[in-house]
Amino acid sequence: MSGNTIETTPNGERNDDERSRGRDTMVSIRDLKTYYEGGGLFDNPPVKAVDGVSFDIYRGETLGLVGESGCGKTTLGRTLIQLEEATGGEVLFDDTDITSLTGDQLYEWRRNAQMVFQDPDSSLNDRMTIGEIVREPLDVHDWKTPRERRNRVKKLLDQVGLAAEHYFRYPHQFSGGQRQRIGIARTLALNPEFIVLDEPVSALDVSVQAEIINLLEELQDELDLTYLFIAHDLSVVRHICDRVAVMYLGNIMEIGPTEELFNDPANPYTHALLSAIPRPDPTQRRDRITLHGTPPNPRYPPSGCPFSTRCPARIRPEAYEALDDDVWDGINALREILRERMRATRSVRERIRERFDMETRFATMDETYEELFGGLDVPPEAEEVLQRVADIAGDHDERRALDALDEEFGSICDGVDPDGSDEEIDPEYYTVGENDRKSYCHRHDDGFREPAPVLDDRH
Ligand SMILES: Nc1ncnc2c1ncn2[C@@H]1O[C@H](COP(=O)(O)OP(=O)(O)OP(=O)(O)O)[C@@H](O)[C@H]1O
Repeated sequence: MSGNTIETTPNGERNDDERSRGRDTMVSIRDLKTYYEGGGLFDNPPVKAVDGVSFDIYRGETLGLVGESGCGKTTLGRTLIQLEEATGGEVLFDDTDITSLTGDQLYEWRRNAQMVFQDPDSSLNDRMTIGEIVREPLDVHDWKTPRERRNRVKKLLDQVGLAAEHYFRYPHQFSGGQRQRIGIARTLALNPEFIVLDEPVSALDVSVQAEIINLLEELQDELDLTYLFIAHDLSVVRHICDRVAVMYLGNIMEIGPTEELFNDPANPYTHALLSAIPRPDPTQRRDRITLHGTPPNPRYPPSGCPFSTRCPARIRPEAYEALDDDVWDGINALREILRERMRATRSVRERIRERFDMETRFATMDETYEELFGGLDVPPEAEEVLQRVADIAGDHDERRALDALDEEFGSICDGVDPDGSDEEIDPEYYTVGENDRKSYCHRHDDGFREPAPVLDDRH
């Protein structure tokens, strides 16, 4: 699409345009990484839960964070309020990098940013009274006098729709919705400006969810709060969020105003995620996009675009543009199988069986090949390469097999430089839509077709 601008981050330096729209940035996240170290008996690589994300959160907004289970939403939320230590990058709150705060400074700063958890049951101590639970952050921060703390707790209980006489009751005497109200009161105790809401209503009955959502919206207005709202339920996100960030395998794939993003998704992953929502209008054209397989293991993310291994709009090399979709599905599946085999550790038993030329689960490439491509119309030049790849993999050299596969069928989406260099190519963030929306996908570049028409053609 012509006219798109490229930026290396979804929110680069703020420009005059944004300032004139009156957006006041509260949190600036720059190339943030949170890795969990390998551990275990083997020297495993780290889990790249958050793998270089950059975006801004504006004062007073609700920014939704959506994506499949395990894509790093909770880790990102926890890192923003320093419950998790960042491995790299910056989190600037009003220009202070909070990832570098320690000791007293970190302790003082913690008042500003709090988190509401999904499961009110596990976040409330059943042996403490409601009063003690809500008062605890005030006690820890030695806030004013004990009498003033008690009064503050009563006011907080009132603010979240509970009563002062609940002060001496215990969590088990309350319903799930009321317990979440208690959690919210505790979160508000120190007057934070920024709250991470991690699936705050997912554990509640549908009838109670709306009440809690309304309460969160009222509190936001009353107390000028800024929310990062982590959620699975896209209809709740559409209702409550001003903007949405879509996350996949530790990366932000698209970020922008909620309605625009829901009505006109740009990134192939956003298309896939939204296509799974049942539509009220059955005449709507686009079918549900089925994603094959599961997201890759975040210890071993693919090179290039994180979504490349499952992307339904993946860029194909020119020579194979006309190749049948089923053959492409087979090639993608073969790539996944090789990646899996590459990182699987052979057991002693497997090694002994291999030694004696016995059948092992690592020596069934012919069967796999037959399963993937048997009965399909594979053109001879592609068949020759695929057969060679299967032979190399049959000799347990998965790395070389993968290289051979990528050399023939790989594209810029896999990080392959079209100019032939060895450098790994990642997508850029492109401006899409009308309102400063950003999408992380090569297809927005002038040289390629946009994702939407490609998805129409392929589905
Ligand atoms: N303490 C930890 N140690 C090691 N790995 C972890 C830890 N916490 C999370 N992970 C891994 O990091 C990745 C991201 O997890 P995270 O909980 O942030 O994802 P999520 O999108 O919030 O998932 P969900 O929606 O299921 O809560 C997952 O692969 C997870 O297994």
